[in-house]
Amino acid sequence: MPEPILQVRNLTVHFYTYAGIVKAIEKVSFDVYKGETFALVGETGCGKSVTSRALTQLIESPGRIVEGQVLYYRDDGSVVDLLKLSEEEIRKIRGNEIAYIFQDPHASLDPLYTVGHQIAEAMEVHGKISNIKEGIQKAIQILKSVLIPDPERRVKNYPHELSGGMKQRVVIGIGVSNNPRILIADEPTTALDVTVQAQILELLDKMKREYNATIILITHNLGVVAETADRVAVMYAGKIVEIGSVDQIFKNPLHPYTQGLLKAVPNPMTKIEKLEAIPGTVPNLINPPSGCRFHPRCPKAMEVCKQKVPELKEIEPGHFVACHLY
Ligand SMILES: Nc1ncnc2c1ncn2[C@@H]1O[C@H](COP(=O)(O)OP(=O)(O)OP(=O)(O)O)[C@@H](O)[C@H]1O
Ligand code: NI
Repeated sequence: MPEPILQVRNLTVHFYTYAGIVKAIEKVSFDVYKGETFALVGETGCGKSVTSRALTQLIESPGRIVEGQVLYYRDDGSVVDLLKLSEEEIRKIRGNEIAYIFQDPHASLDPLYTVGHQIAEAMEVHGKISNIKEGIQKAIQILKSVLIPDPERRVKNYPHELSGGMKQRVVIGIGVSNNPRILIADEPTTALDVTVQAQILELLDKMKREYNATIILITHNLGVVAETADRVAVMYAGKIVEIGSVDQIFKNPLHPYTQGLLKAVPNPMTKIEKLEAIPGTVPNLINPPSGCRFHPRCPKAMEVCKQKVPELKEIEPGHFVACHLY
């Protein structure tokens, strides 16, 4: 039996804007197992980043976590609900046991400090080193492990002296500097060109093996999912519509939305090359559609889909779908 490291239950985040309440994510539930790469996929605006940030209470005003539990299984076997922790308690875990790698290295790195200083600082915040000097020595080791050539020299570089790919490696270095148990990578390769993307994904995999971490990978790139993930959750308009192993999702997609997504891209598993966009547009989350949020775009919609929110049901072992067809 796979051991859970996270159990997310009914996670709901709303943004209180002048235009109205944006129901960004609604009763999102999933498990993440120890040592796996768990991918969160879906179109832009479906709630992937909000979900991943909410896991450690990283939601800023006007957003609020209005409901849910994030059960975190610690190394010592104890379980804690991350949403119940105080700001001080969660800050000890965030960036330490649970670390983030964000999409944009420009936003993640401070232009005023050397990369060595920034890696050292990330460790110092969590008491992993006693001074910045010791940190710089460790930073050189980290730069080496993220495959940056000539780390003794690079450690003294400022971000602008590095290429986009190198900067993203530094961001990954900061992410793994405290040896996190969970690494949350939000579109870690989107800003990079294709060859560098492949190198960064390979690097993430290496980090996972070396540091024995669990990875939550957020992406809208299904090719990346097929290549790097063990399991996948598909999101649509703030809800999870399907969860399964990579094989289950790619070879036997159950939800009409997942089926549409796979048709919309060259399917990396079945080598379908025909591109087909899903008709219609992503709904407004201030007034989301009633019942199943996908029903206005669904080719298989039935009367019940307009009225009743479908629950996630296990159709075959480990394969869950929220759809009235099943
Ligand atoms: N600060 C905010 N104020 C209002 N609405 C917000 C805010 N942040 C996020 N949202 C809304 O929450 C929803 C989910 O956004 P989120 O960033 O999680 O999407 P995503 O799936 O990560 O998209 P992308 O692939 O573009 O990164 C969107 O509808 C977005 O408009
Ligand atoms: Ni996002």
